[in-house]
Order: sequence, then C-alpha cells, then structure tokens
Amino acid sequence: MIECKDLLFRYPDYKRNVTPVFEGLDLTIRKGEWVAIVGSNGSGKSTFARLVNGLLKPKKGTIRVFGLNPADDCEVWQVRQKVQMVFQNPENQIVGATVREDLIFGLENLGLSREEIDQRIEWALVQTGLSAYQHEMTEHLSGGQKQRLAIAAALAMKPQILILDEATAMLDLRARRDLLRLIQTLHQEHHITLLTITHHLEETVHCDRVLVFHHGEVVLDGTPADIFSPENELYKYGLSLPPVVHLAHELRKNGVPLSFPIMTEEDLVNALCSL
Ligand SMILES: Nc1ncnc2c1ncn2[C@@H]1O[C@H](COP(=O)(O)OP(=O)(O)OP(=O)(O)O)[C@@H](O)[C@H]1O
Repeated sequence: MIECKDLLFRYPDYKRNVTPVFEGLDLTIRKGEWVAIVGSNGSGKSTFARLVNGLLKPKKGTIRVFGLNPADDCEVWQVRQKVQMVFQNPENQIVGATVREDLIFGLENLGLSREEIDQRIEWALVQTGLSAYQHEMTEHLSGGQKQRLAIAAALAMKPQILILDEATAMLDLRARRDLLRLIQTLHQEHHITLLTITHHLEETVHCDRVLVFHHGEVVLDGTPADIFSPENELYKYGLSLPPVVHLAHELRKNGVPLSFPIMTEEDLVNALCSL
C-alpha cells in the first residue's frame, strides 16, 4: 500500500551539492500494519512522512500509496483523503474557532450528510476524550488538548493510513498512555494502517514492525522483539532501548534467568514472578 522504489530526495537549497536525505530508498509498508519509525534527529523520518502524503516530491524514483502517486498534482488529493497526518505542533493544524467547528471543517469538504458528520464528530470526540470541550474556543485549549484535537480531526476523516509524527510530544503521561491505547484499538478493531514516528521507543513495543532510520537509510527492520535485541547495538544509531527492555537485559546479563521477549513492565513482572 505504501511502496517506495529507488527514492531520491534532497531539499532545495541555494548551495549546490546538498546531501540527499534519501538516495535509493526501497521500502514497502503493507495494508493494516502498525509501523513505528525511529531514528536520531535528522535521520529522515518526517521527510519520509511528507513524501507519503505529497507535501514533498521525490527527485527520482517512485512512491505509490494505494497505487496512487502523491507527487502527481492530479492524484495527491485522493492520497490525502486516505492519508491523515498529525504533526508535533498542533497549532498549524487547527482552523476552527471552537473544537466542534474545527472538526466540522474537514468533514464538510468531503460532502458528507449532516448525520454522518455528527456521528463522526461524536466518535472522534469520545475517542480523544474531548467531548466535554466540544464548544470550547480552540485558542483556550492547552497544548495537549490541541494535540488531541488535531488527532480527533484526523480520525474524523476516517483515514486508511494515519501518520502520527511525534504526535504525543505535548501530551502528559496519562494522555500519552490513553493515546497509545486508542492507537492500539484503531489498529486492532478498525485495521487502520499506522505509521508512528517517535523518539520514545517504549511507545513502539506493541507495533508490528519497527524501522530504524539512520542517515536516510533503513538500517534495521523487524518486530520490536527483533529490534530490541542487544546485538543490534541501537546506541550506534543514537537510540537507547526502552527502559524496561534495558532493565531485563541487564538482569539477564547479571545471571537472572529471564525468558524473553520482555517488552513491557507486565512482561517483566510476570517473568520475575515465574522464576
Ligand atoms: N525544510 C528543510 N530544508 C532543508 N533541509 C531540511 C528541511 N527539513 C529537514 N531538512 C534536513 O533533512 C534531513 C532530514 O530531516 P527530517 O526532519 O526528515 O529528520 P527527522 O528524522 O524527522 O528528525 P527529527 O527527529 O529531528 O524530527 C536533516 O538533515 C534536516 O536538516
């Protein structure tokens, strides 16, 4: 469903010979997958997301989303109906004066019936815990509430692919956990294809697949359990293991006979209790 072949992309620059962000990237993301993209600053994560929804165009190679070409001006709108993105800074995505108006905005452009619009809004408000704020002025919302609104607006569009580019950055711990639960539900019950870009590796443990980007290349590609094995030496790519996974590896190194994989606190507690 997302397929890149031999993709070359560099940002336009007044200087000549700017190093490309991607040079020959081949990558396929299948329908229904939950893929986490991780990597140090500047490794190309956001650039990839922007190529997927046509905000950027490759210089060479191909990118297809459901067979559509996001770099083609005639096809990009169809791509954007299927792909919703939520960015780190929600300010840029909020257009309505109130929460409800903001949610209505994108839906009215789809030409839906009033009933369908209302249903979608109720659903998105409930999913993001914003029901009580629906008549609130958007400028009065906190950063985290704005983040949730941006997510609600994306969900209301019922995308087939949802890209969350550090979308939990402004959320407190509880809201972050709630959002992760929501993402899991969307994945399991609604089969949405999810791309989550994050610096918090503990947020990737329930994904189907983790891609590690490094200088515009996919250097590791596997399940969280594969990626978080000590042999991968994630520090080489500027990353560190989720704390629970790190602790489990340290315990085993020190002779505690834990059975792996251990990805979550619950896994660790169960492994320790069953010794
Ligand atoms: N608008 C731009 N103009 C020029 N260069 C850019 C622009 N945006 C990003 N870059 C460069 O492209 C490369 C990839 O950036 P990108 O934002 O995709 O990385 P990232 O992995 O998402 O980083 P981060 O984790 O810091 O968000 C970096 O070298 C960055 O400096």
